[in-house]
Amino acid sequence: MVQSIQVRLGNINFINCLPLAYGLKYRGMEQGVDMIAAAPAVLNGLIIEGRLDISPVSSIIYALNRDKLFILPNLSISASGFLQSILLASKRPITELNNARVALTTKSATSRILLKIILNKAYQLTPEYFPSEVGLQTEVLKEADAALFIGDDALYAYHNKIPGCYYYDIGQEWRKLTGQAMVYALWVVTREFAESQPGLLQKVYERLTAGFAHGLANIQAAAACETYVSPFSAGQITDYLQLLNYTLTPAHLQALLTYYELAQEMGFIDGVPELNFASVE
Ligand SMILES: C=C(O[C@@H]1C=C(C(=O)O)C=C[C@H]1O)C(=O)O
Repeated sequence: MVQSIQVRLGNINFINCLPLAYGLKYRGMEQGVDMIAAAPAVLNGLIIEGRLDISPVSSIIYALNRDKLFILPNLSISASGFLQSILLASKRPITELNNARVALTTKSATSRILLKIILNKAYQLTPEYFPSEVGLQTEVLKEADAALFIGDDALYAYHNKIPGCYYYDIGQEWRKLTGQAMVYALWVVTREFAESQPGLLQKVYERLTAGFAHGLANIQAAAACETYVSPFSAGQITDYLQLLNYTLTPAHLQALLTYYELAQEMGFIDGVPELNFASVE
């Protein structure tokens, strides 16, 4: 008997992936896959260790592991500027952050580098950075002058601003610096899986694109379900999701290369990688 292969699929457990999660669940497309929902940094580690086959990852992870991965076409988590969920909360104005202690969320890989690029290139600042697992701004800011949050932690900080603190939308800052969108996450497949299971990869890709299409066409219903398990109202969720873009157009690819170029200039990656795609449609 031929044993069926379970695909090990990652998913980000933030509201930014609600359209996909809702679409997959509602349409029963989770069946036959081992789905692991976790923070981006966890998924980054799992796919690089070979413990996931297909997953969304922080976009910088592709550049750091270009020999192991292929990009899935036409999928990303991007925003053209302001997006609420990549947020610097600061006790001082941003221009006064030299010699400051800046906490960086350990859930992220892309935005940690993005913030360093922006503080360096736009503000000529090189503060002291330290990693922090704490997602609550009231806690992190006890030991930091400023703190970077992503995902739901950032969204929570955005909707619960501390009086007297300063808030900077890092997507908007990137837009000011480069005039471009920002690609935060890509969907990738390990080369090993793509080469050994092309048929299965095609099937999972179809589920992902169909899942997204269904979730995005039913945003209101998805947001209404989410309110049972999140501190946000349906309106806050739908407003937020409208700021995100899940495609990967030529303009997004150009923006991704701009990010990689600046990351290389600052020594975070060895070189700007060639963008190699999996052959799926
Ligand atoms: C827009 C977002 O995009 C994300 C940011 C990531 C990062 O900084 O590494 C990774 C995946 C995405 O979840 C967000 O989390 O708010």
